Amino acid sequence: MIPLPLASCRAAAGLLSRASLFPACRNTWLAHVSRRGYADLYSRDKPHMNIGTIGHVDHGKTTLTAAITKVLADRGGAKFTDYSQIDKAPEEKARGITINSSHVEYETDARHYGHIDCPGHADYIKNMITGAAQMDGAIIVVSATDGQMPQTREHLLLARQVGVKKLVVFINKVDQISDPEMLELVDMEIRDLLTTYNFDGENTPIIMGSALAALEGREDAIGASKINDLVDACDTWLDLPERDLEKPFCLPVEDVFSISGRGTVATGRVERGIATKGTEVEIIGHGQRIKTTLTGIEMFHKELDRAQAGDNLGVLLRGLKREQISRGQVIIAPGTMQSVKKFQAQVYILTKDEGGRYTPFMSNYKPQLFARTADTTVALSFPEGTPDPEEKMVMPGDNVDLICELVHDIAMEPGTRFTLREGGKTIGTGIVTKILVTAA
Ligand SMILES: Nc1nc2c(ncn2[C@@H]2O[C@H](COP(=O)(O)OP(=O)(O)OP(=O)(O)O)[C@@H](O)[C@H]2O)c(=O)[nH]1
Ligand SMILES: [Mg+2]
Repeated sequence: MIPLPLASCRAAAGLLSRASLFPACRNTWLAHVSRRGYADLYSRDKPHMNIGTIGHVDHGKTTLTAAITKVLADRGGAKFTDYSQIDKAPEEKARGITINSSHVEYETDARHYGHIDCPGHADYIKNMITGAAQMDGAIIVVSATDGQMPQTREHLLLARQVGVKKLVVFINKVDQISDPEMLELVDMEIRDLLTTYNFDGENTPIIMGSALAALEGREDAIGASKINDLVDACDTWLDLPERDLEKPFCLPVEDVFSISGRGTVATGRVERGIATKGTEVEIIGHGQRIKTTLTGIEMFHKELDRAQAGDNLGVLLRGLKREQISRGQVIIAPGTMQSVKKFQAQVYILTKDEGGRYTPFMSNYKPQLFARTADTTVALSFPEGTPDPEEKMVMPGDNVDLICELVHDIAMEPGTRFTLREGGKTIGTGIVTKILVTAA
């Protein structure tokens, strides 16, 4: 990471920044502008990493997220964000579940973390996928009272699929377990499961504690001290991602909104490359190819003069209307990627035990395809030369070569990973091997 010269940032921010571009503050940006008249500055003096909480519904991801900010706030490395500030939508409060993933930030002595708290409920897996797609590492939360559950497995598979290589496990709710053998059993079961999904089951740190005890400031031995252990495990076990700084700029659009008087802002995580204020970019996908300029860049309410791979940020786009850009498109260095209608891919079809289909499918099956932050319906067929393509069946558990034809074009290239879903279930995961038709 290259530290920015602070004085020059301050000067720039003082002149230009009156608003925060980050989504959490879209309506309250004034609150984030300091009395001196400029937004606080994001400092790159520590390496930045994006992590988050994943796992089965009700296992304690949001409680743990709040507890981490509390314990680190006591150490001076965070602003305490209470449970009700994370699950803040009325429907989330009424149902006591997370629906939208939310972002918090904190820092340890070694690193600055952006943390995404994902929903566990099967109905909101789409939000979990877009959240996990932004993570460099993850904390999987497993309740000691339940052990592994369907979304524990599905989230492990999806995390692997979207490129998360290492995890830390937090076995939660140990305040409700009196038999130590039970905890040993959960530990063993999770290590097996990690290995099944190609994570390092033997060496992955497993921390056992109670997020609620930590959040409520009681029982330090299973509360705050376990949160400290968890954060230490993240610092030491999760590898800082290699940033693709040298590659052409690419920012998949996660959300879009407008700030009156300033213009249209797109948010997301920079997948690769660097862009500075004033850089010319292109927005592609959904039948569009629009040229524009980045006129502002902001991360965690702080002005930046450049966006780089791994940053989770908001960008202000010159002269663009809110309707001209949407989630699923990508903002790229002009001419460096194509929006694709048809491609060939290697696809794994999940078994029913992995939450997938119970039955085989045939040519012209049409599930929903998710790639980066985009999703669209896709028609699946077999490559030329397949014997009896009309008769061929794909069984759950198969690894197959497929032709994928998209209803709406999305930005893709060989190596792009995607997920197939149908009726609320993940049914397959794949990787693009060859582009066949690009959008006009
Ligand atoms: N006893 C006990 N209860 C806990 C603990 N951690 C969380 N809970 C409770 O478990 C319930 C679910 O917690 P959440 O943090 O909302 O779970 P979640 O994983 O975020 O749930 P979703 O986001 O909806 O998937 C709440 O009632 C919490 O108070 C714990 O360590 N011990
Ligand atoms: Mg939650």
